[in-house]
Amino acid sequence: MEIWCIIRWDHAKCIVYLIARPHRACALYHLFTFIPEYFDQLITTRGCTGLKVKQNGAHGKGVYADVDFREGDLVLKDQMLAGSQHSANKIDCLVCSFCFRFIGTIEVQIGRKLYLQDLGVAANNECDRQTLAHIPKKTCQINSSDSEDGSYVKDPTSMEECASTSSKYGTPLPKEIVESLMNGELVLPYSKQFPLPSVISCLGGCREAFYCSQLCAEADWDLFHSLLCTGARSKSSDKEALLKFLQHANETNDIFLLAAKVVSFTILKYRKLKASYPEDQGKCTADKCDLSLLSEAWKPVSMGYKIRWWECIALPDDVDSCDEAAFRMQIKELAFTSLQLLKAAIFDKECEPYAAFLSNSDLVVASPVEDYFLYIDDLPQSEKKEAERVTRPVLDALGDDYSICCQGTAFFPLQSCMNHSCHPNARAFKREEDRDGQATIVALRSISKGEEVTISYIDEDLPFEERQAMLADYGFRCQCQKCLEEEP
Ligand SMILES: C[S@@+](CC[C@H](N)C(=O)[O-])C[C@H]1O[C@@H](n2cnc3c(N)ncnc32)[C@H](O)[C@@H]1O
Repeated sequence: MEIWCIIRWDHAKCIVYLIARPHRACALYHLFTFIPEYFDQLITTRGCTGLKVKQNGAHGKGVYADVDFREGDLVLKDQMLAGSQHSANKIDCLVCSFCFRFIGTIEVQIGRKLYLQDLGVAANNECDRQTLAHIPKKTCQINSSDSEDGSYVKDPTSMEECASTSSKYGTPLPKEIVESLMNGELVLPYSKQFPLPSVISCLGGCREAFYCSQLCAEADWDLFHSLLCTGARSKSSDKEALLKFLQHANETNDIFLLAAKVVSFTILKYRKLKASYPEDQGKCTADKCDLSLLSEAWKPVSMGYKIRWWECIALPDDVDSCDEAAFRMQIKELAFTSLQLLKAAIFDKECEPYAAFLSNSDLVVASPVEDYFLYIDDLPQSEKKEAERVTRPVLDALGDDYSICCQGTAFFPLQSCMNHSCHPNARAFKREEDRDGQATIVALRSISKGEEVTISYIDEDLPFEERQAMLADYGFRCQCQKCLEEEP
């Protein structure tokens, strides 16, 4: 069965332009002037001036060293354009919805996880709604208007019903202990050495987004969340439809949440651009789409490498290769359904010509809970023994999952320009101080000015054929020097 997406015929050309890869869509002027200029500006704003993005004859754009780097040097810190925590990971880690820094306290991180695991909360936003009810006020600054329905106040009935009496993940903790971890009554030894920012609630009043600061809350609201918020002050055109979209994404593939953020970013930016052009300047009319402004809003996305998700998604192990076409069709249908749900939720008739799937990367932030238990383990013997009287049962309750980091997916504008090599000279690596969701690229060996900076998308130590099979999931066959030499 073929899937058809109905579009207005006068938008067709524009859609082709918007979703094309830059090096296919653009004229030579764009390739050699417009794209490098855009990235030069981005590199300057990022403060990582030792890099250049240039056209790489072999495979599109590439990132090049503009200075000499030594082994271990920081090459790039890239701020994501949009990112999203995996739905299932929301049970394990409470993080800022904008910068993905861990928030609350060590006790809240642990208590919340044990509580939600026990509750058997499905991998969806339900966990956030359940969480807020039990985070102590001193670690959670609620906007006064958010408490309209009083729902953030601990509800003793639901606690009674849901509290932790057993954990399939480890040796269960009594429910009173879990409760006291969450409400701040139980303070774990030495946990003050691992301070985390207080939990700030969403400006729109939803109980699914939390922040590490007012600044992050406002930035997220302005850039993405105001259209995707399910709270009282949401700017979504249809909240019922939005809830359906979120449920579908959480139950099928949370990559749709990232796609929704990108779409929301574009619509909100378009509206801001349009508002800044007064009608009497003849640039815009009130309800007519201005394609030049829409293209401007879309620019950060259009510069990224794009590939159709259903064409490159890895074939699951349990799908036979002879069923590949049917599998890809199913995935395409899923994406189509998700887009229809999103359109119903945040439709803006002026921004109809949008669509894209971007080259996304893993989003990872190390857990302070892991650091905390490592710290306890490293204490001098007598202090460790004393501390472990309290921490050992907590660690046993968490089981093997105690160190789970924040995991998600994000679009990093500069990192996504880096080509792959099976003998890379740089790698994505989080240092001790990298505590948020930004991408950090570090030199693996010295890189000379003018040399291309490459990273490995896979385990580069695998044999040739396995590497090619893994890279096929990224939609290409590797042309790096190592592969050219090893090609049979
Ligand atoms: C994340 S993008 C990298 C930036 C991209 N070259 C661009 O123009 O935006 C990944 C794509 O670049 C190309 N690519 C990257 N590394 C490659 C390699 N070693 N061999 C062949 N193609 C490669 C492939 O088309 C791949 O799908």
